[in-house]
Amino acid sequence: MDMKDVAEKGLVLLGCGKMGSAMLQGWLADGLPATSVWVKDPYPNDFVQRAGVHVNADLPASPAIVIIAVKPQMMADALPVLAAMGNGTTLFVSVAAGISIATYEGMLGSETPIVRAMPNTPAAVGKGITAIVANAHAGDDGLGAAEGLLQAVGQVVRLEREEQMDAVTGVSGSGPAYVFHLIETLAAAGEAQGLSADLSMALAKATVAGAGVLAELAEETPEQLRINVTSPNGTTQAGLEELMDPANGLPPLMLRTVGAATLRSRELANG
Ligand SMILES: NC(=O)C1=CN([C@@H]2O[C@H](COP(=O)(O)OP(=O)(O)OC[C@H]3O[C@@H](n4cnc5c(N)ncnc54)[C@H](OP(=O)(O)O)[C@@H]3O)[C@@H](O)[C@H]2O)C=CC1
Ligand SMILES: O=C(O)[C@@H]1CCC=N1
Repeated sequence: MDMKDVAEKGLVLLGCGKMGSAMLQGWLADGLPATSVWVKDPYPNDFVQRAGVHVNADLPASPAIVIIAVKPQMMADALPVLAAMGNGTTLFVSVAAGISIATYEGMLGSETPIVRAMPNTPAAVGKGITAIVANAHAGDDGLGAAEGLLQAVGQVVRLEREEQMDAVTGVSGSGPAYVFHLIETLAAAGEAQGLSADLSMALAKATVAGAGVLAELAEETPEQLRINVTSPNGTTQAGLEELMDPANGLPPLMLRTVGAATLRSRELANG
């Protein structure tokens, strides 16, 4: 299956909130015709209503792909409308945190091709990263189709085992929120040192965005890039002695942060 098949047979998006809209924005920008997309969502947002896609219309009987982007807690209510598409050629791609492939097989039929994916919201600007893993029925074809679709909104990595998905969710699914909070706290710290709120926020945003691009493009590791900023006995060293404190700094805090998110992903599997 390629993007031409998706355009011909249709893509159904179940749930089009923050993550669904971020991906849809990316796909439409990448050239997927709006008329090939069917969105099901009880309260479609302004973007969806203006995008030219089919909204809460009758669905094609056998679309190429169904994307499931409802909250894990809504799954039992939302999924039954799609049950007739199970056990067929329609590929189901779920982005829901914590919901296992086995759970979908139970709800849609054990012969349904299913890909479980974990994207993140930078997909809205083509800079997402999505991890994917498939069941046997999806196989390489299904994995390839999901990969093609998700590459339109950023990078894609294939996982060796589904169990890795909880930690992936804790790192890159939730990760943009950690980075946005870093921007918030960096700006607040600048204010505490006497800068205006606007100036401090402008400095914090540009610093995080610039460091992110440099980390992505440079040949050096993030560790070396950090060392490059740090003059012996200079300002950065003074700051990093606090931030990198092994007992109270960022390392133990980040371990707890990713650990808590990973654990929550595991818990969501149990409802
Ligand atoms: N946000 C993120 O950064 C990421 C989210 N995810 C996953 O994406 C999924 C969606 O998350 P997110 O976009 O943040 O959540 P949102 O609440 O923003 O989006 C979910 C959408 O589904 C709609 N919905 C609720 N019930 C139904 C139904 N029965 N049928 C169709 N649509 C329904 C909601 O409508 P209403 O608001 O009216 O209830 C809402 O618009 C989750 O499973 C989450 O784990 C994965 C990676 C990153
Ligand atoms: O917070 C959540 O549960 C979802 C999954 C990853 C990002 N947002």
